[in-house]
Amino acid sequence: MKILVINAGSSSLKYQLYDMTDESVLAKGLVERIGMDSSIVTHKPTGRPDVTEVSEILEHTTAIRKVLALLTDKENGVIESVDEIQAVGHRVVHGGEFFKESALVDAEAKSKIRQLFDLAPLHNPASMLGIKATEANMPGVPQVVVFDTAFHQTMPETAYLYAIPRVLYNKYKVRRYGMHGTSHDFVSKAAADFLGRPLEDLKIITCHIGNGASLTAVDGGKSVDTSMGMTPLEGLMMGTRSGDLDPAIVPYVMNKEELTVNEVNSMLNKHSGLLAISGISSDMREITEGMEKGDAHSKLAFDMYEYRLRKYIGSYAAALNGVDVIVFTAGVGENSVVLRKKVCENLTYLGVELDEELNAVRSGEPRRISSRNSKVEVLVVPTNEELVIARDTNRIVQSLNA
Ligand SMILES: Nc1ncnc2c1ncn2[C@@H]1O[C@H](COP(=O)(O)OP(=O)(O)O)[C@@H](O)[C@H]1O
Ligand SMILES: CC(=O)OP(=O)(O)O
Ligand SMILES: [Mg+2]
Repeated sequence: MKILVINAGSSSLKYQLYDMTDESVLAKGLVERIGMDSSIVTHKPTGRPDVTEVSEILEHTTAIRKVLALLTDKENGVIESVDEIQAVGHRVVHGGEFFKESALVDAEAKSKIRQLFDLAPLHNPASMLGIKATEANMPGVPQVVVFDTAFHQTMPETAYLYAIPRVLYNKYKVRRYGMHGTSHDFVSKAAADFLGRPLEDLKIITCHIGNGASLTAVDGGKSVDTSMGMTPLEGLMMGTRSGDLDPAIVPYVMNKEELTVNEVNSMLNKHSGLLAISGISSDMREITEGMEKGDAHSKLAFDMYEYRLRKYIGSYAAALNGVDVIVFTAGVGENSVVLRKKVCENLTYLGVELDEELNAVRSGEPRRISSRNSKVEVLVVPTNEELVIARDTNRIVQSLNA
């Protein structure tokens, strides 16, 4: 079975085409700047050179049409016809309390995803565009939705309620949901596999640090706390998001600067984090470069990012009453040798001992970076959210045919 995995953002669409007979990726790619003056399409057929095109793509239906054209292109394509794609899996960030697991797309699922637009205004409408665009271009092909929030539905009330009037939860479902669950789930299982130990016996802290960043306390395979909240803004300092702050700052700044709700949301989501503190970039590579060149603002941005990450690790060690394994994953977690070093140097009180040589190894495989004497196993585990989406899609679609 060939499965197309789609991760639609408001102005971008990432895709991967899987052949599930051996879980190989036939092609992947990215459409950026949808709806802007010139969109960029990058198509990567496995084992062949990348193809980059600049074109006018005004909305997601055209973006998917473009992706399907590239996948079936005579020169750069990987399949003869769109009919070979038997199912489509979508990443959806917010499943609210409706979805504890992945689901087949039907009228009811779509209605629930729509009801959650308010809770994830940046993410869920984009996913719906991806679903609609797939329906338009590939009518009748089964679609599956895989939610970032699903893995965290095991969190207890103690962790997911905010200490605000209960009526806000009852009326509007204001609570913590957490995101990146597909990744936290995948890397915690992969960590247990790597160590050859039963997941049920392990207390794991998974650090997914990419553009968006979150930590999860995984107890015996279940998420018991996670750093993102009702939206992906809570928790760690991120590329462009502030993470935790005193909520009283919001009305204060709105009042002083006469900002609208949208403006203050945009400030906290798009103009804060590493970008705001460094004044240079939201990209950890550029921050590290700036720091190495002696730029004080880049150093401060890096130090704040690391400090907050380390505080969260400490608080999750407390939440779990101990920690057996710390996992680093996603763009920054998998690649930033210097960030991992700095964090681990400050976790000696937990018995963490980093092996600097192992930490410097670059590889796409799960690996240990702690020394043999370390009381806590510290691992780097590359995440693969798309593979999880493809697997869930495969399982759900196969069960339809059974
Ligand atoms: N070699 C590297 N060193 C440090 N940071 C890196 C490196 N490579 C990638 N990154 C960081 O990873 C981030 C992207 O992470 P990723 O998980 O791909 O994000 P997303 O999936 O949210 O787009 C980039 O913003 C960049 O800061
Ligand atoms: C939920 C979230 O933050 O997603 P991303 O990391 O893809 O921005
Ligand atoms: Mg990501």
